[in-house]
Amino acid sequence: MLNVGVVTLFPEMFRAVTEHGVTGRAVDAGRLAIQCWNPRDYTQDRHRNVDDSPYGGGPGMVMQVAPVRAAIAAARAALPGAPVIYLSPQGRRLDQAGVETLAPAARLILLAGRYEGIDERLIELEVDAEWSIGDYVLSGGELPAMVMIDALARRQPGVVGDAGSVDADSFATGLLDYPHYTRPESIDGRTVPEVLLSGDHERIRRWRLKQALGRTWQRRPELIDRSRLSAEEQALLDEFLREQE
Ligand SMILES: NC(=O)c1ccc(N[C@@H]2CC[C@@H](O)C2)nc1
Repeated sequence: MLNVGVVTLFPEMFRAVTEHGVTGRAVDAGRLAIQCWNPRDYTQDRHRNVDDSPYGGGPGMVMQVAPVRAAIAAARAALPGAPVIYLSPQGRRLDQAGVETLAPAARLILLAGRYEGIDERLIELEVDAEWSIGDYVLSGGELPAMVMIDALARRQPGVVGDAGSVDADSFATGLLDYPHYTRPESIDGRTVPEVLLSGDHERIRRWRLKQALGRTWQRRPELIDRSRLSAEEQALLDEFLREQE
C-alpha cells in the first residue's frame, strides 16, 4: 500500500492518476492512496495569498513559507514519518534505479511548487529530498509528482496485473523495450516478424532480448556496459549488429 500526500495548489490535477488506468484501479483496490493539501486553505488573509514578490527583485512570484508549511504540517499529521520530496529541476534526476530506491516507502509527501518556486527556507526546513523528472522547466511540480506516483505505483505488489510484465518492463531490465505487435498480421504490407507467430517461446524470448539489446545499443549505448553482458546477450547483440550491416 502506497500512501501519498501531495501539497499542491491544484488538487484537481491529481484526478489524472486517481481516476484513470492502472493507478486508478490501484486506488480502487486500496493499493494506492493519494490525498492533497492545498496551501491556499491555510492562508490567513482575505485574499488567500500564497505567493509574494521575490526579495532581490526579478520576474514572477515566490510561494510564501507559512501557507505551504502549514499544508505540509497537515500532511505530516496524516502521514507520520513520511519523507517530504520536492519536485524541481534542481533535484536528483529520476530514473528507474531511483524509482527502485523510493519504491519501498509506504508513505511519501510530495511538494509541488508553482510560480518561480518556493522560498529556499522551506527546502531547508521541510524538504528531505529534491527530485527532478528531467532537465526541463515546467509550470508546476504537479506533473512531475504524478510521474513519480505512476512509476512508484507500478512497483507496488498487485498493481500491475501480470507481475511478469513489470519485470520485463524496459529499464527494469536496464534495456530499452523490444518492439510490440498485435492484430492484424499485415498493415500496409508490413507484417509481424514470423518468430512471434511461431509459438516457440524460447525463440521468442531470444528474439525479444536481441531486439532490446540492439535497440539500446543503437539509441542509448551508454546504458550498455558490454563487459556486464552475459555470453548469450553478447552473442545476440553481435547477431543484431551483423544483421544491421
Ligand atoms: N523537471 C522537473 O522535475 C520539474 C519540476 C518542477 C518544475 N517546476 C516547478 C514550478 C516552480 C518550482 O516549484 C518548480 N519544473 C520541472
